Amino acid sequence: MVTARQLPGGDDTIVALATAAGRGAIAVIRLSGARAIDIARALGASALQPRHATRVALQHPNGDPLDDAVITWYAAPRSYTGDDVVEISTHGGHVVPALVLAACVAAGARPATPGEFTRRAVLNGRMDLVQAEAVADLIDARTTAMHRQALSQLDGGLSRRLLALRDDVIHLEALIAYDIDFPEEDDGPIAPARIKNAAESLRDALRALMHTAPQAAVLRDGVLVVIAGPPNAGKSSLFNALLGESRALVTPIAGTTRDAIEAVLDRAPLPLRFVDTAGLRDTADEIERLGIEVSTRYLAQAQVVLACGASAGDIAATCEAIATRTSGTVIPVHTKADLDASGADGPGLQVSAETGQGLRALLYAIDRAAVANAVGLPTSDDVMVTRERHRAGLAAAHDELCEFLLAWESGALPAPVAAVHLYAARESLSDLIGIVDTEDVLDRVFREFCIGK
Ligand SMILES: Nc1nc2c(c(=O)[nH]1)N(C=O)[C@@H](CNc1ccc(C(=O)N[C@@H](CCC(=O)O)C(=O)O)cc1)CN2
Ligand SMILES: Nc1nc2c(ncn2[C@@H]2O[C@H](COP(=O)(O)OP(=O)(O)OP(=O)(O)O)[C@@H](O)[C@H]2O)c(=O)[nH]1
Repeated sequence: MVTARQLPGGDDTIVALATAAGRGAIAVIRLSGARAIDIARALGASALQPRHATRVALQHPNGDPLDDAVITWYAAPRSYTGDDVVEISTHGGHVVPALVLAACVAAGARPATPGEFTRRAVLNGRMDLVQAEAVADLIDARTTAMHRQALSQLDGGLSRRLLALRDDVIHLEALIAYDIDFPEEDDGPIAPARIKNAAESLRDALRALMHTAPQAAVLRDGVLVVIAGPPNAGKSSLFNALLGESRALVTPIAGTTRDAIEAVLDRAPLPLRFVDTAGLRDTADEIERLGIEVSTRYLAQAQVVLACGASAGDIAATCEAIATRTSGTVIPVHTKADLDASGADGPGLQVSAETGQGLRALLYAIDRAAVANAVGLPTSDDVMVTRERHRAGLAAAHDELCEFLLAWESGALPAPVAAVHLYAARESLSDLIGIVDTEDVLDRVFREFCIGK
């Protein structure tokens, strides 16, 4: 294990705003490192005690008054990072936190890089890499299901599972080593079948965990529900009504700009990701055509499609138009039901965005379709892999196990050569957990963190 000290800048005392920037009641500025206490002292904190909140008249090292603040000191190693940590709670807003940050730098601290506090926690052995990612997942969670999963990972749920799998690899390596040492003992204590069985069940366990990735994606992003139909069918109104109907948390997806409007409804048993698409029809208009191409792409991925139309004819036309473009469950929806009572006997759920009629029934129908389409029903309490890094690491270990089994069963390779695959599998799992700390793995993980975390 490398320690923070062996890294460039690892001895520095780092500082960052730990709370979101902008107007707020309180802001927290966090210092971590050997000089944290000295720096706090330079800002006017004279009598700090570990794990006590102390009120301090903060001032710049040059004597300028800064704020009436509260300071907490977490003495190393009993802190988030494992270093001495000092937290300065100031009044929030735009000016005070910036001035206090600048004063910390003037007193000798260095502004932290993204994720550097958590990186130190990993380097100081306070948490492993998977737990560090869980910290980021917890902050980024947009659904309560993802929140539960991140919390369980932070508590070491996934790490323990990965460590157990790695132990199984080591166990298998030991069996092989025994076999290599005593090859002539034909009916020695280790039958070749025992090695084969152990390798197969390990391969299966790796594959099972790897295959939880799509389930976790559903918990993270929601089940994709596409609203399709001809122009003016009332799709956007339905989208808004569905999202407004439930009082659950609604969060627009930030980040990548998409050519369709989407929002996640945080709903049990599964979060739903609604997409409002451009109307489906053949068109010469270039811009509209592009929009329709986007709809087609979403349709191809959709788990549930609401086939909308304000008349029986429109519903039928929509169903026909999407039939070859989606493999999701299609729910016919008769929109604007308040305008046309004659639809009651026709196809589709009667729904009105205007009056709210049928919305609840539609949501339940979507829930049922979502559950039916989910890749096994994930529950947020299962151990799952939530990141591509996890999936790729498990896939690499899994493939090595397959290679090992091939070599072992064919008997073509000598055992020591076959064992190389087990070594590679173990390395993949070690990388995943962060047992061997390769700098580039750390760089990749922490690049995505926000500053102050
Ligand atoms: N004020 C504050 N709140 C926070 C954090 C923080 O750093 N500061 N956290 C961070 O982002 C999270 C909590 N995580 C933490 C993890 C470990 C320790 C800590 O001091 N651990 C010591 C002592 C354990 C104990 O006495 O229970 C240790 O593990 O030895 C503190 C916070 C969320 N809330
Ligand atoms: N009476 C009534 N009018 C509705 C209802 N839903 C939508 N409308 C009206 O129908 C018109 C079209 O609604 P939109 O929601 O914009 O339809 P759209 O399918 O998204 O249209 P495009 O974006 O062109 O594809 C608007 O004037 C809405 O006010 C409804 O449930 N009842």
